[in-house]
Amino acid sequence: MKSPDSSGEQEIYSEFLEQEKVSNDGMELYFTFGIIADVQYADKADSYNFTRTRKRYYRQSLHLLQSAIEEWNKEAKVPSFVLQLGDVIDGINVQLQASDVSLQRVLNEVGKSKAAFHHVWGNHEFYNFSRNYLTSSQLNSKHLEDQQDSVSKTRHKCVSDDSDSEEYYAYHFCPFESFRFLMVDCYDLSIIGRKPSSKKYQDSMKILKEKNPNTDLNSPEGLLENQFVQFNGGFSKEQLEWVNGVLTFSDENHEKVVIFGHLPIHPDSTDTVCLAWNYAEMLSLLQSHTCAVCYIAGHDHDGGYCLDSHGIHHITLQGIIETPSGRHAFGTVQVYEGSMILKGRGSVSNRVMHYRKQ
Ligand SMILES: Nc1ncnc2c1ncn2[C@@H]1O[C@H](COP(=O)(O)OP(=O)(O)O)[C@@H](O)[C@H]1O
Repeated sequence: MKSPDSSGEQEIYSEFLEQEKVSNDGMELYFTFGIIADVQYADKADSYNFTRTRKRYYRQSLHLLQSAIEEWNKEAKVPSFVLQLGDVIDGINVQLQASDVSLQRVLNEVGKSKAAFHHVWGNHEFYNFSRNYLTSSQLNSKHLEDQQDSVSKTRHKCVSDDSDSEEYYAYHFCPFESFRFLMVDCYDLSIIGRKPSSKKYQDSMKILKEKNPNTDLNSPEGLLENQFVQFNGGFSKEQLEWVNGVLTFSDENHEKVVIFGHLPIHPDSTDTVCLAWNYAEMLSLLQSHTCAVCYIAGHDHDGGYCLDSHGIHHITLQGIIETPSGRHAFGTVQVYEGSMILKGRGSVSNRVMHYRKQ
């Protein structure tokens, strides 16, 4: 069901949600969380995307972030946390020499949130900052991962201050008994954010050049698999193995897991030019673990959704940056024992997501 645009549709929609509430009758609302994507703030006049099909509202985006936080703060049940799905400031800040000041403006707004933010790193983070910088910045929310949890002790290479680091930025946390949230790093394999001297950069360049013969590696022109462009990335074997370990633990402990990252991993949930390079590997990994119930991404500003053949919900959240004044694009997800209900705002659809059978 699409989100309502007219007041008539709104009424039907309210009824639909009311019915769902009835079916959730007697069910306790465990917790809620916020979702927001692609703020891409910059102090610059509005302009168009690369294909000149969509306008980008660079200044407005900060106000939309601010008002989303105000709304979350006012909710009867304040969200336990917010998933910020990456690209929080735009790459144009580099040309404007305003990366630090723009990030600070965004973080000042984030600082007003009652809910802690989990920050994903997208391509625009890597246009503005090195991995080392991000690791020591407030955009590194790894300190919010579980400290007590036995599965956290599973060894994995995650962020550190090592300048030649080949590590990835990924972690998980358990906000409520039997529910786990797992952040994945979609730019683990990438030529943005990796040092040219690093093995991961060299391996990534090899993959990209094999798949994309264009002189401009950002161009998908003529490609069979058009996700192989420079502004995307993928998952290393070691990250996939680590995710497998976490999901095995969650299967054994009858948990439900929500996985989130910047890039979508299902072709029916996005324009395929926005998929992670080796999306199919991550997708089949999640499908092989019954604990995986939902994957949430940003990157494709038009948004998208699908329920896959294994019962996993794939949400691609609409981007704040292409949302004009008077509209919005964020959501609050209510988590119950048997389902999650996405309460969308503006262009984000309301959605009821039942869990797959375990
Ligand atoms: N079809 C394309 N051909 C060549 N370059 C492109 C194409 N689409 C995007 N780019 C370039 O790739 C980079 C990332 O694109 P952008 O649209 O800014 O990504 P995002 O959707 O993450 O904001 C930009 O430098 C943009 O100019």
